[in-house]
Amino acid sequence: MRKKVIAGNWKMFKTQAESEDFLKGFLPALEDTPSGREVILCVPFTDLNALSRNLHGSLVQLGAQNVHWETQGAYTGEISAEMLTEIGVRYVIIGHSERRQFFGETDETVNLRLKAAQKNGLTPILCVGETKQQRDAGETETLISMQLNKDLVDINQSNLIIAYEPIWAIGTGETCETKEANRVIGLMRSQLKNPDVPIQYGGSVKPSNIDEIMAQPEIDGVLVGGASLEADSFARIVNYQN
Ligand SMILES: O=C(CO)COP(=O)(O)O
Repeated sequence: MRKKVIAGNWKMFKTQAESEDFLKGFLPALEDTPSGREVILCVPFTDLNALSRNLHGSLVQLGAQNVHWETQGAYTGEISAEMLTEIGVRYVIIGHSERRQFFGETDETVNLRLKAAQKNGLTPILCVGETKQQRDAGETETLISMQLNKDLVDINQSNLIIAYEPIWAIGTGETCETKEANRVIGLMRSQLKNPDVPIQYGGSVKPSNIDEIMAQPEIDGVLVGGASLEADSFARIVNYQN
C-alpha cells in the first residue's frame, strides 16, 4: 500500500516565535494519529532551526520550500541542500506554482533542483498543475503530462512525492472536485515509471473537505497552505477519518 503523506506549506508565514507557538497546540493533537501517516511541515528557512529543536520524537518531519542545485557559490538569496540536511530537513517542495509564477522557475530549473535534492538525501515534493485558462481550454492533461515529462528527466522515482495543485484552486476556496482530482492523479500515475510514488492533492484543502479527499483511491495525501497555519485545523486534517 502507498503511504499517506500530509504536508503543510507555510509559504511566507510565521516568525520563529509563532512557529513555536503553533507546535505547542499541534504536537499534543497528534498523540492518537493512526500509524502509517507521514506528517511534514514545509516552513520558511528562518523557522527550520527552531522547529528542528522541538520536533524530536514527534511524528512530524521537516521540509523546506526551495533548494538550489549547486552545492555552494555566489547565488544570493538561495540555499543549498547541505545547509538544509545539516539541520534535520528531510523534504523540500520544488516547482510550486508560486515559484513558477513569481520567481521565474522553469521546468529546466525544477529538474536541476530535483536532482540536487535527491543527490543530497532530500525527498522532493514536486508540484504540478494547470491554470484556470488552461483548464477551460481543455489543456489540463497535456500540460500536466508535459510538466511531468520535463521535470522528471533522470529523476529517481523511488525517492519522490508529487503534488497535483490546480493553480485556480490555490488560496481561492475553490476546491477541485474530488473525483476530478482523483481522475487527474490517476492519469499522472499512469505516466510514471514507478506507480507507487505518493501523489498528493493541493488547493483549498480544509478540515471540512479532507475526509472526502482522502477517501479517493488515487489520492495519497494533501499539500495544505492556509489551513496548515492553525494548529487545530491542521491537526484535524492530519487526523482525517477513513
Ligand atoms: O499552495 C498550496 C499548497 O502548496 C495550497 O494552498 P491553499 O491550501 O491555501 O489553497
